[in-house]
Amino acid sequence: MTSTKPLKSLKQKITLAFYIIVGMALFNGVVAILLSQQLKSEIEHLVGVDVVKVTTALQLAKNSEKLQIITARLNHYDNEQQRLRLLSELSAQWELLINDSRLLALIETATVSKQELNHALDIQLYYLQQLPLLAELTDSALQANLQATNIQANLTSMASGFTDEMQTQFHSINADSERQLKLKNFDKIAMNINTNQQLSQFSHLGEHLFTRLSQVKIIDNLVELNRTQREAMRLLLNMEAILEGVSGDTSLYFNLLSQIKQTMVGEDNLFELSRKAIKSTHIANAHLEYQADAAQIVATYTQNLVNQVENEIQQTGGELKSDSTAFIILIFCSGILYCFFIWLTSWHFITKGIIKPVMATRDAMNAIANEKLDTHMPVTDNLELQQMVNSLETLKSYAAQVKGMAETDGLTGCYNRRYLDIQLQKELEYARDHNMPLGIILFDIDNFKQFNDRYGHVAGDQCLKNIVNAAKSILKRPTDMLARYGGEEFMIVLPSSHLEEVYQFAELLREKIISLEIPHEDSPHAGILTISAGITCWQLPQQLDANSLINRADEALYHAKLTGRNRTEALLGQPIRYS
Ligand SMILES: Nc1nc2c(ncn2[C@@H]2O[C@H](COP(=O)(O)OP(=O)(O)OP(=O)(O)O)[C@@H](O)[C@H]2O)c(=O)[nH]1
Repeated sequence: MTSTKPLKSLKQKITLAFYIIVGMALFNGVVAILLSQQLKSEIEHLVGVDVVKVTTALQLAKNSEKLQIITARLNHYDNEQQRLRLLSELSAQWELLINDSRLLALIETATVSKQELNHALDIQLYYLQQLPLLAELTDSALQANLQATNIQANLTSMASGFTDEMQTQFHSINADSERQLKLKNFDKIAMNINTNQQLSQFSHLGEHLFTRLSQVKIIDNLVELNRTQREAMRLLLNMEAILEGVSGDTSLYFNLLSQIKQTMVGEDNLFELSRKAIKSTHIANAHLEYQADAAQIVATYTQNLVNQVENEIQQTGGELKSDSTAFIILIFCSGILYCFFIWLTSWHFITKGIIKPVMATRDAMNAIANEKLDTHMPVTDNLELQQMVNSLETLKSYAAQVKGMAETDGLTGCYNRRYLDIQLQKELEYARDHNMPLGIILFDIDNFKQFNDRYGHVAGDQCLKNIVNAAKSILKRPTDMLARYGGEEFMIVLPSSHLEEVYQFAELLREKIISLEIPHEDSPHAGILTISAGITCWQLPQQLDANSLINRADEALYHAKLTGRNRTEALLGQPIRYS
C-alpha cells in the first residue's frame, strides 16, 4: 500500500529538523541576549548612574549641613579675622556644593529634574559670587575697627596722662595754697580755691569724656553712637568753656583738648570709623542672613533631592528585581518551549517520520521472513522508506511465490509432501497438547499404472487433478488438509476427528471419486476409476510420532489394496475392517 501524501526525502526531513532545532536555539539565544542586555543596561544604570547620583546627593546634603554650620558661626563671630576665615570656609563649601550640583545636573537624564538642578546651581553660584563683597565689607569693618582701636589706645594713654596731670595740678595748687596760708595771702588762696574748683569740674568732665569715648568700641548701633558722639562733643565744649575761665597757663589742657577733639571730629575720627565699621558689619550681617537663608534652602533642597534619588533607586531596584524575575521566567519558559519544540520536531521528523516507519518496515520484513505473507506493508511518506517498502512488496510477492512453490504440488495445486510433513507434526503436537483425536486418510488410485498405460500420462495427470478437485470439494473445515503424499498417493489430515468420522469421510471421498465416473477400462470395478483408502486415528494416551501414524495409515491402505481395492481400511493398533 502506498501513501497518498507526496513523498519526502529522509535527508530533506533530517535537514529540516536540524534547521528547526538550530533556528529555535538561535531564537532562544537571541531572546536571552536581548533580555540580558536589557538587564545589563538597568544594572549599569543602577550602579553607574543611580549609585553616583545618590552618593553625590548625600555628599551634597552633607556639604549643605556644613554650609549651615558655617553660616550659623558667621552670625556669632568673635572678631572680623575669624569672620574672614569663616567666609573663606564658606566660599570653599559653596564651591564643593556647586561641584556636586554640577555633577548631578550632568548625570541627570530627566528634563524636569535637570532644570531644577541647573536652577539650584544658578542660586548657589549667585551666593558664591556674593562672598567677595561680604569679605570686602568685613575687611572694611576690620580696618575701621583697627584704626578705631588705635585711636582708643591713644585716648587711653591720653586719659592716663590727663589723670596724672590733674593730680599733679591739684597737688601743686594745694601746696601753693598751704604756702599762701602761711603767708596769709588770702586772695591768692581764694584764687587757688576758684582754680581748684574749675579744674575739678574740668577733670570730672574729662574723666566722663574719656569714659564715653572708651565706650565707643562696644557700641554696635548708629543711634547710640550718634548720641555718644553728641554727648562727647558737649563734654568737650564744656571742658573748653571751663578752661577759658581758668587762670594761669592752660595751654597744656587746650592742647590736650585739641588732641581729643582731633579723635572726635577729624578725618577718620573715632566715631566715623566706628560708624563705618557698624555700617559694614550691618550690611555684611544682612548679606549673611541671606547666606543663612540660602544655606537653609539648599539644605532643604538637598534633603529632598536625597529622598528623590533614594526613591528613584528604590524604583530602579524594584524594576530591576521584577525585570530579573521576568527574565528568569522568560528564559525558563523559552527553555521549556525549546525543549517542547525539540521534542515535537524529534517526534514528528524522527520518531513519527523515520523511526516508526523504519520499525514498521522491519516488522514487515520479519513477518515476511517468518512466512507471514498476509502482513500489511507500512505506510510512509518518506521517499527512501517507500522505496524500501516497494522493494519489500516485490520480495513479499516473490516470497509468496516461493512459499507456494515450496508448499504446494505443482501439478494438482494441493499441498506437497514437504508441507504435509511439517503440518502433520504440528497437528500431532496440537492434538497431544489439547488431548484431541487426530485422523488421517491415505488414499491411492487403484491400478493407476494401467490407466497411464492405456490413456497416457497427460490423461493420468488430468485424472490426478480431477481427484484432487473432488477431494477438495468435500473438505469443509479450514483445518482439514489435503496433500499429495507421493506419485498417485494423497493424504487427508482431519484434526479433532475420531476414527468413525475419519472413516465416514474416507468413504464419502471414495464414493465421490466413483461418482466422477472416470473411465478406466482396466478397472475391475465397473470400468470406472476408484480409489482405496487406509485410515487411522491417534489419541492420547497413545505414544506415536508422525511417521508411525503414516505407517499405520499406509498399512491400512495396503490392507485395502490386498482385500480388493475400492475400499477403506482402518488400523488402530489392529486393522479394522468396516466393509
Ligand atoms: N500420469 C502420471 N502418472 C504417475 C504420476 N505419478 C506416478 N504415476 C504413475 O502411477 C503408477 C503407480 O503404479 P503402481 O505403484 O504400480 O500402482 P498401481 O498401478 O496403481 O497399482 P495399485 O496401486 O496396486 O492399485 C506408476 O505407473 C506411475 O508412473 C504422475 O504424476 N502422473
